[in-house]
Amino acid sequence: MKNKDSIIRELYQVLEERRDNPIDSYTSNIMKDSDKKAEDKILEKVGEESAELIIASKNDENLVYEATDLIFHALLLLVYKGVEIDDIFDEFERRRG
Ligand SMILES: N=c1c2ncn([C@@H]3O[C@H](COP(=O)(O)OP(=O)(O)OP(=O)(O)O)[C@@H](O)[C@H]3O)c2ncn1[C@@H]1O[C@H](COP(=O)(O)O)[C@@H](O)[C@H]1O
Repeated sequence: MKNKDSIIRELYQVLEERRDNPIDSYTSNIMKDSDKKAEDKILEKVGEESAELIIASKNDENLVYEATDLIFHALLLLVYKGVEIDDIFDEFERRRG
């Protein structure tokens, strides 16, 4: 069975590809300025998904689904802002002490 731990790194690469070589897709389109600025569109989704996670937790319903949506949109923001994935892993590692 494929090791699932690499999925975040794989996803991150796909999102960088969508940013750098845009196609007609959700992630390419949200990372492009349109009637709204790309950053504002992404931040709006992060806000929405945060609220949805809070509701999911309080209702004990769809917790994993909503947490995944929030993590996904946080990763999208980081890709858009040009953060390297290893900077995120390094920060987690630093906190392990
Ligand atoms: N993991 C995801 C992922 N999670 C969520 N979403 C999209 O995020 C959007 C917003 O999520 P919502 O929960 O708000 O969904 P919604 O209720 O349909 O949207 P609204 O009605 O609220 O606007 C939806 O269109 C989802 O499809 C994702 N879109 C893409 N990915 C990954 O990103 C890769 C690149 O995506 P594309 O750009 O579509 O090729 C894909 O291969 C996937 O691995």
